[in-house]
Amino acid sequence: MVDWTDAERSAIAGLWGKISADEIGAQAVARCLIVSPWTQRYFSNFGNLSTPAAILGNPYVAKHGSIVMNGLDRAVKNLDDIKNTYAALSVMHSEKLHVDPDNFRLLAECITVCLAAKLGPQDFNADTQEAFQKFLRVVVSALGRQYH
Ligand code: HEM
Repeated sequence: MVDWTDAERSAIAGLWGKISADEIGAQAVARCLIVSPWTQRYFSNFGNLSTPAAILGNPYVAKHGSIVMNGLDRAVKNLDDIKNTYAALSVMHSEKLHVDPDNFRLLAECITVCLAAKLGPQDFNADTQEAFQKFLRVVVSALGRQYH
């Protein structure tokens, strides 16, 4: 059970309300595929991922970004029970998709970078970063729960 302070709860909700999930999702998945190119192996059905420009312009990448952010939205709305909220998603990434769980952390880092770049130092200050990185650590841990 994760404890959240009122400040953390309001930082996460506030930040989430300021962004376009589709925009950040598309940027973050593209960044992950560019910065950590070995993550491309899971997306062989996404067509052309051969250059950064191809990745940034790939509509499947953008669509997948929205899907990931929808997944995160469920966690934002269930802060007190992210583990159970993600039980089925964890099983799917493990048993069906065979995604190496180290990759969750890589995508989480890209989401943080994209949020920081979008919001700037006023809205993404150290307190916001602390709360959001804690949130992503809980998400990453929950997604990795069903691996054995
Ligand atoms: C913040 C971390 C992540 C979240 C919240 C997340 C969420 C999701 C969601 C909601 C789906 C759709 C599930 C469904 O169809 O029922 C999905 C699918 C998928 N995820 Fe993740 N994911 C994350 C990280 C990753 C990472 C790091 C990889 C690989 C590097 C990955 C690979 C995939 C693949 C291959 C699919 C299926 C895509 C398709 O065929 O359309 N995920 N993910």
